Amino acid sequence: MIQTFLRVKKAPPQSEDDDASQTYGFVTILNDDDVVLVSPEDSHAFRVSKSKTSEKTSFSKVFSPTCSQWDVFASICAPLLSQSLFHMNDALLFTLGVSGAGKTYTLFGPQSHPGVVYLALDALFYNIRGREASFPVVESLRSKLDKSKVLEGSKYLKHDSPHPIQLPPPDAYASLFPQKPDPSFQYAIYLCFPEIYNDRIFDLLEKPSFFGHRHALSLKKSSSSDKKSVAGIQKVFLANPQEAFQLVHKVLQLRKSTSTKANSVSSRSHLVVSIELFRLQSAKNHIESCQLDLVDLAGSERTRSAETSGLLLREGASINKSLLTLGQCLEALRRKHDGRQHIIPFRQSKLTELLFHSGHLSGTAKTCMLVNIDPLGSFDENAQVMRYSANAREIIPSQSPSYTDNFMSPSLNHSASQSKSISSEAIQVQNEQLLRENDCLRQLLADADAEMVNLEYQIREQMTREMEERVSQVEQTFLNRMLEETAQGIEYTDQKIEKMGEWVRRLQQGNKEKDECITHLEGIIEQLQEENNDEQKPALQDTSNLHYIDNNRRSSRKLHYEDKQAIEEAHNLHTKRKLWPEPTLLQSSETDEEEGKPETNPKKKSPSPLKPLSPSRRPPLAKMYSQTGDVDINQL
Ligand SMILES: Nc1ncnc2c1ncn2[C@@H]1O[C@H](COP(=O)(O)OP(=O)(O)OP(=O)(O)O)[C@@H](O)[C@H]1O
Repeated sequence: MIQTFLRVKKAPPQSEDDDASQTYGFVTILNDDDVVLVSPEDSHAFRVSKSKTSEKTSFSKVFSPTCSQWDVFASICAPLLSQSLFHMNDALLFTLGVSGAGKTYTLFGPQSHPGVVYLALDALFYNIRGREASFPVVESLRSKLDKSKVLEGSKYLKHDSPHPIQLPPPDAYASLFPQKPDPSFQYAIYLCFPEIYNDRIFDLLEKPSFFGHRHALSLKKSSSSDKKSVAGIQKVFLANPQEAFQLVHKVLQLRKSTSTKANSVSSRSHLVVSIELFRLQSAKNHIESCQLDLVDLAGSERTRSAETSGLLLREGASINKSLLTLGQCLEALRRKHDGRQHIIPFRQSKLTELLFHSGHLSGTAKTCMLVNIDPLGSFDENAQVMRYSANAREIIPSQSPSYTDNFMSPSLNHSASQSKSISSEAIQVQNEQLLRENDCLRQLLADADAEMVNLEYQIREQMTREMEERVSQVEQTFLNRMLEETAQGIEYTDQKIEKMGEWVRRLQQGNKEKDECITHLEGIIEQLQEENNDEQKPALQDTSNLHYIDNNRRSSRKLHYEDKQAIEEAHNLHTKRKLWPEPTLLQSSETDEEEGKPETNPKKKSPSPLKPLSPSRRPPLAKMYSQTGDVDINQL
């Protein structure tokens, strides 16, 4: 029978669990073997049944949150070690639970509370002390059995610093292992670390490539037995416990882990710490081995609670799939124990393939399963793991070491029986058996379908969430761009308005100056008229002169109303001014010439030349025109 144990995770110090009542979150520990899980109101189970449900589950032993790492080691691992040391039996211990329930903690733990792996290695070295075989001796015999590449611990770890841990005193082991191993043998311990990541097997001791890649390895039949082992995996020979601790610590750094909402250091792969114990008599050329596998399974996780996406989601799906296959294999083994022939779907995942091919679960290996639950975590997820473990509890491993027998299909059984004389009774029995088998297969299929639907729902939900996130990101990007462009547009328009304002100001300034210029010109004209009236009356009688003055007045007024025309007029004025030279300003003969009307009346007395304007009047006008740049009045 597979022994199943339960460890209830220790609550954080601030929680108010009452130790006396033995109730921790939704878990109540009834005694050393039984626990009851009561569904809280926020659980799915409560919503479905509309009331509190309680499920009682039995285990070989229940470890309460107050139990120490040593308690777990002493109850579960020490008996497995004894089996290996004294009977050279294979053994398997695997931890199971939701993410964050304490599986890695139980197997490895912190330096102050080393876990089962460290304690097991320490205990093994304690037991073989004084009887360790040297590396060359053990290699000379071992290499005949197994061709895998072997590294010597002291050389492999020479650049790594020691990993000190708080170990129990040696006499603690003395009480656990009163019996001593056979003194006529020498012993050697090797370690290897297969890691199952995304349904592929990798060697954690292999140096990754520049891009961090390792080669995926396959399972091959070993030459010494009918078991299969990981082909090409490297093994390390360990001379003392310190080397072993250092190596385990180093490997844990290489293992794939990441932070999820469920656990800050969540394992993304299943890690097998495979301890190979050799027992040899070099004089007799005799060597034998057994394997103790301590497996830290990655935790099952629901996408929603772990809040994973992308690669993490894929990893989570792969972890869940392999755990589901393990569950189906355990279920099939249990039904087989009921007397019903069953196909065990162990080839559907690398994890189960490795466990079944290496002889665990299927052969005589002693197997223990440790279920970790978190009483403050999700009730539904933890309850699911508990139900799963109930299947394993009823499994009694086959006494036949040949695991292939266990997976013989019904049709093969059928053909085998055909060789015997077939009585109608035998056919009927077989028919019943096949019908039962059919029922089981249907059940398996229905389970797998349900799980597929569940997985599909989770993946769709995740994809929708990711899509929504992307759409909102794109929307945000567009919005930002629009705001940026609007701001740029506003700035550009502001600059334009400012420039136009400047032009308007300059135009107004120009108009003002032109007004003043016109006023000034009118003043000059009036003055000239007065002077003409007073001093040169004959000249004033000349109509051409008056025309000229009128023309000038009109053009000056136009300047007053239209900017553009005013500028043109100013230019006209400028042109006309050329015909109006300064020294003889308002000389009638020249004015006539300008108007294209040369003097025709010789009798007409030519007016005396007018005096030029006094210079004191001219500078402001010149200045004004020179400022606007339209007309150079200096020449007026
Ligand atoms: N018995 C315990 N006592 C104290 N702390 C614990 C105990 N069990 C678990 N923890 C703490 O809970 C956290 C999660 O534990 P752990 O990493 O072992 O979970 P896990 O089951 O291995 O999760 P995952 O499957 O995601 O790797 C860790 O910080 C660990 O120290």
